[in-house]
Parts: sequence; structure tokens; C-alpha cells
Amino acid sequence: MKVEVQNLRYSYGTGDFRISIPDLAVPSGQSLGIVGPSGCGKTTFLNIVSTVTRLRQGSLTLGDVNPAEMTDAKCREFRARNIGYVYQDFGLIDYLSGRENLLYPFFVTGRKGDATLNGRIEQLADEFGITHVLGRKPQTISQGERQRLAICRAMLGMPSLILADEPTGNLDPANKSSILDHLCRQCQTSGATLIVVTHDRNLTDRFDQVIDFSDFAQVNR
Ligand SMILES: Nc1ncnc2c1ncn2[C@@H]1O[C@H](COP(=O)(O)OP(=O)(O)OP(=O)(O)O)[C@@H](O)[C@H]1O
Repeated sequence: MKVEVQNLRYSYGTGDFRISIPDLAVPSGQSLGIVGPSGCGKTTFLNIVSTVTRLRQGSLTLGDVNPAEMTDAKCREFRARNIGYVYQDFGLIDYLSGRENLLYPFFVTGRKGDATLNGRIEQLADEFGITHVLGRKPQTISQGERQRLAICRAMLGMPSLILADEPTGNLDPANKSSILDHLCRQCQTSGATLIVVTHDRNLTDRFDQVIDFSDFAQVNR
């Protein structure tokens, strides 16, 4: 899914933070790495692209869809079908097992019982080395295992866009590299567009383009 942004301006109701992006495009199937200091708006941008944060100024186009023309309910459905999001804090639900966490987003689309989906869980869990945590609750597994679970959840529905906020932040250097390679490879195979926020500039050579968000943000402190 092609992601295109033009003349985007965003600020929160409180605070001095402002972001302004004149023009940014990620062609379908390509990858973008976002770098920049803490607080420069990387997560804010992912939330706008995911349609969770509604844009008030400028335009965002996802494939041939303009989210500004859609209701919140339509955006929610669009998101569930087309976008996988690896949250910075993982966003796993404590009282659900690993497997239930993977399936949770599919309640929205009614695909929870889908046999293909269940088969893909086994395959992804094997590839990401988390088969042993599928029956366990998030608080009983390691940070790195939680992170890999969150990545698998984002990839499970074969979305055409994957947004990942520091997806390797809690992993050791060898795992960082291999998990990111894996994420990029999976996206290449499925043709998904990938946008990754990272603080680690050693990892950015994998992406088709890299943008430093300090060029876009204004923060008065
Ligand atoms: N809900 C909110 N209301 C007001 N200000 C906010 C809100 N969420 C974030 N901010 C501010 O907006 C700015 C950008 O935040 P954001 O989380 O997008 O930064 P970031 O680049 O992802 O940071 P980090 O690398 O630390 O995760 C920060 O100054 C933050 O304090």
C-alpha cells in the first residue's frame, strides 16, 4: 500500500510540539526508516498514518483511500484489515495468553476462527522462536519474547502496511539484527509497505529510504 503525505501539520491541544512535513511518500512494498531524537514526533507520525490520530491539516493517502473522508468506525475497520502496528510498549493484554493476544485484533474483522490464520500462527511463532510462549500470559515471558509476540501479531493478518515503533528496542544486538531482517524479508515476500521507527542508526541500511524527523519537528522547551 502506497503511503503519501502532503503539507502535514500537527500539534496536540496542549504543549509546544509542532510537526510539519511538506511531502513524504513510501511506494507500495518499500520500506522507510524513521530516526530522530526523543520527542521529535516519530510515534505521533505513526499514529497519524495508522489513522488512530486524525489529521486536521494536510493530506494523508493510504493506497487509494483518504482517511479524512472516513468515519472513526470505517477507519477502525480499515485499520484492522490493512494495517499491522507494533506498538512501542507492545500493547499486549495481560489476561490473555500469547495465542489469544495474536488473535485479539481479528475479533474486529470476525476472522478469529479462520483456519488459515491459526495455521499461520504456528508458522510465524516458529520463525520468530516464540512457540513456547503461545500458551503463556505476557507477564510470565521475557521482554524480548513480548516484543517478538507483538511483531508476530502485527504480521499475522498479512497487512499491506506495517508500522513498527522501535520494534527491536528490547532485544540484544544479534537478535535486533536478525528480527529486523526477518521483518523486512516477510514484508518483501508479502509485498507489504514497512515503516519502522528506530533509534539505532546501525540498522537503517536495510530500508529503502531513511528520514530524520528532527528536520520536521519544532519543540520549544
Ligand atoms: N497526547 C499528547 N498530548 C500532548 N503532547 C503530546 C502527546 N503525546 C505526545 N506529546 C508530545 O509530542 C512530542 C512528540 O511525541 P512523540 O511520542 O511523537 O515523540 P517520539 O519522537 O516518538 O519520542 P520517543 O523517541 O521518545 O518515543 C513530545 O514532545 C511529546 O511530549
